[in-house]
Amino acid sequence: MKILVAGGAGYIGSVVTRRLQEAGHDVTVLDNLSTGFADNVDGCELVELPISRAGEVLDSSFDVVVHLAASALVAESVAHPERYWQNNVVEGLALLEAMRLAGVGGFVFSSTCATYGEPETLPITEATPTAPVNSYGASKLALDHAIASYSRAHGLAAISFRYFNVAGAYGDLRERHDPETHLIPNLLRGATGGTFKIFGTDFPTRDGSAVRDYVHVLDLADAHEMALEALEPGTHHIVNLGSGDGTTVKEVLAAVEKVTGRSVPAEEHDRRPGDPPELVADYARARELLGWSPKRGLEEQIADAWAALHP
Ligand SMILES: NC(=O)c1ccc[n+]([C@@H]2O[C@H](COP(=O)([O-])OP(=O)(O)OC[C@H]3O[C@@H](n4cnc5c(N)ncnc54)[C@H](O)[C@@H]3O)[C@@H](O)[C@H]2O)c1
Ligand SMILES: O=c1ccn([C@@H]2O[C@H](COP(=O)(O)OP(=O)(O)O[C@H]3O[C@H](CO)[C@@H](O)[C@H](O)[C@H]3O)[C@@H](O)[C@H]2O)c(=O)[nH]1
Repeated sequence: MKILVAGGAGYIGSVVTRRLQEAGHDVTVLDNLSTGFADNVDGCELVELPISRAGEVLDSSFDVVVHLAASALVAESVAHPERYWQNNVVEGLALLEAMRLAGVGGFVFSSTCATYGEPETLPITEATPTAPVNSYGASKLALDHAIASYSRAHGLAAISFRYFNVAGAYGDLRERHDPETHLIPNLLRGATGGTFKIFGTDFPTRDGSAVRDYVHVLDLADAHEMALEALEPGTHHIVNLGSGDGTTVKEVLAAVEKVTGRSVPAEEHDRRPGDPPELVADYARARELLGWSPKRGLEEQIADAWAALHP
């Protein structure tokens, strides 16, 4: 297939891009390099533009757009909601409209479990009510709604993947965020002499730290490849992608110490604004629709991220 990967120079997008290329697809990356890196997509055509200018690239020869381009930090979205409405919603709507005008019929969107907010029951299915507690989740939910209406009215064949917490690396492709806010890269930094901060030790969880569901970036990339076969005109599927296992911050810390063989000194801090206590996926729909299940557990995620940092 001929595929445009928007946000393909970022962490997850670069792994998706490499895997799609390895599967024989013809891939072009559209990325403004705001948080991505050109050297993440060596060997692939990179168009350095914002998604609001996708109309300059798209034509009817493209089969599918995979859309990962976004601002994606919970805490930043609490402090600066305007950035999230602009980059994720205004820019995202422009991309959808460019696709409609160009006649591109397939869409795979990176949504998030942050659309569910603080759910009353776990694990989270796609029927769990959406009630985001931060502007990041709200902005992703807004685009999910827009996609649904484009699908109904214009026949768009779409899948919104609600990723849980993505971790791990694929060869040299790893998290290179600056500042880095994600848990596992920060723990790995703690293992090499930095200071690690635990945000929140008073959550109503088994050890007081927050529970998340960590899924390997390669498992995620597999799901994107499978999604290409599952796209149906006029249908918008919403699909959770997680491991089904919840792990506390303190448990992830212990796993990092085990995998690296180093101790991680930790300081206890207040909760980060906008952080829900517990998010765990039910991925039954991904299994039924795509035949997908996660193959790589937490220790493999940590080991791959560690190996990418210390080749
Ligand atoms: N990392 C996670 O755990 C996680 C979880 C759920 C959902 N997601 C979603 O997955 C996607 C990728 O996340 P990531 O962790 O790889 O982030 P990232 O910041 O590494 O990648 C985002 C990419 O999009 C590009 N980009 C941003 N705005 C753009 C714009 N307007 N036009 C063109 N390019 C633009 C950036 O330059 C970057 O290359 C995001 O949509 C994010 O919301 C991530
Ligand atoms: O140095 C750190 C970093 C994180 N955490 C905690 O670890 C957990 C996970 O945090 P992080 O890795 O930043 O992920 P989330 O805030 O859960 O957000 C990620 O996962 C979401 C899905 O849960 C995605 O939608 C977002 O894009 C992505 O940033 C949270 O409880 C954090 O407070 C710490 O205690 N110390």
